[in-house]
Amino acid sequence: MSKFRKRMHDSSSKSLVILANDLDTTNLATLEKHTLQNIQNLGNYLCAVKFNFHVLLPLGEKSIKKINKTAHDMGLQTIADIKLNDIGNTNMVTLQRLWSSGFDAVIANPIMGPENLSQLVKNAHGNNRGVITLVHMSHPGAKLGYGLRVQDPNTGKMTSVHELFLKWSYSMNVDGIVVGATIPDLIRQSSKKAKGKFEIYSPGVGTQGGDPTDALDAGANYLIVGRTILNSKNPKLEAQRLREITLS
Ligand SMILES: O=c1ccn([C@@H]2O[C@H](COP(=O)(O)O)[C@@H](O)[C@H]2O)c(=O)[nH]1
Repeated sequence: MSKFRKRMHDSSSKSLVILANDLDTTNLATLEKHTLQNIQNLGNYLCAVKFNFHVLLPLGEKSIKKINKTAHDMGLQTIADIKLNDIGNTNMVTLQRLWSSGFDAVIANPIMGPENLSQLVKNAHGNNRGVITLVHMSHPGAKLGYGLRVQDPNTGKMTSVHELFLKWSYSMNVDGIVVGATIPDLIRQSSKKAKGKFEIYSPGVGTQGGDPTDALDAGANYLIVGRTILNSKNPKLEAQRLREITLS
């Protein structure tokens, strides 16, 4: 088991909820303050915190380092959700920046191809970090891309994009895959193929319509939740409620 998977596993005894810290202010001071508050107030109900581009851009490296340190001090892992997908050289430079800012893992898009994905995983594991790949996203339009029929370049057989992404993710030894909580049947199929080699990360719970219990019963290992917690009248209670569902 990679060091990142082990750290996630250790944090998971507390909760299987990953907060998507999707704050929408662009004011650096407010963004940093609210992010630190989220980590401190909700940290006991989480195993990790995920950050999107729209939060990382206004924050900048100094704030990100402070936020990652605060999360680590609370026993939380941090994930950069940049859906990385580029040429090898750009991917490597990006990883270097992410690791030096203190992130534990990156979310990447397998459309970059298996060779680049393999390079990504080698770099991450060499730095005790992790790679989580998109296998099938959670939003309504996702199936138009991930469900496309394509020819597997290795076997020549027809398959779907998400099946191919799952196969590449498996064979390139990634640490986790993203499958939307909105498609529990696909979580179930992916879970059968995971065979303990990686974990399933499921976004799309609550606001996007996915049911946390259905996703977990289907085999999701972690739930990624943003607005259902952040926009709730009492985010602490909501995070606690979700944590209890994941641990029941
Ligand atoms: O397929 C995907 C991949 C990533 N996301 C991200 O997860 C959170 C979900 O936020 P909610 O507010 O709970 O809907 C968000 O950061 C997305 O960028 C996803 O939703 N689906």
